[in-house]
Amino acid sequence: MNGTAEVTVLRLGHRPGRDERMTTHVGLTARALGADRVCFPDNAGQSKATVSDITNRFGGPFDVELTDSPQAMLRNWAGKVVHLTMYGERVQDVEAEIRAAHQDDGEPLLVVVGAEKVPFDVYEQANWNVGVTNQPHSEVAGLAVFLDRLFEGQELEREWEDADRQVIPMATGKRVESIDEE
Ligand SMILES: C[S@@+](CC[C@H](N)C(=O)[O-])C[C@H]1O[C@@H](n2cnc3c(N)ncnc32)[C@H](O)[C@@H]1O
Repeated sequence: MNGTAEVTVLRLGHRPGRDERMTTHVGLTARALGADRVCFPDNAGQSKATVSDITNRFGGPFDVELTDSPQAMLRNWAGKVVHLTMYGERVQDVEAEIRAAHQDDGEPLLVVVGAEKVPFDVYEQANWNVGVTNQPHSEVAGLAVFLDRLFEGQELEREWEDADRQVIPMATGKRVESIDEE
């Protein structure tokens, strides 16, 4: 998000067909809630296309990338790594420490979410294994709560650049306006 070190979300694992919507929603949630970039496995090209299309229409900046080696990206990350897992430390216990590393020390953050079973070396490589509750639920829900805690709600105030449309908030009904380029 503007003014802080970069936050990248890494989606580990993608089963074509079965994970299509979940992987796309990881990307859309990362974008909407303040991350700068999402990285999908290279078999998730359809999800990349969908998230890029939303960014083109509703604004950014937000990058979508594919990687042929998520594990290498994790190993070589020049910053801190948060792995979201139901087995991790409670988000409310570690969020301040993570925020300090990210905002005060300017460490780029890699936030890792899984799909199927996550290899154990990911737990070892992470600086923090973080549980959003220690109950099983979803990578999309875990990511949303984690980003909102990380940014302390500031991401909700974000302004979007280069959008060609915007939603006008209203109590009832749906209104989307085109944005004219100057
Ligand atoms: C449906 S879960 C499958 C996890 C798999 N059963 C395992 O043992 O690693 C997919 C992903 O959702 C995320 N997730 C699920 N529950 C979570 C929780 N309570 N806190 C944080 N992340 C969670 C994790 O990133 C996980 O890898």
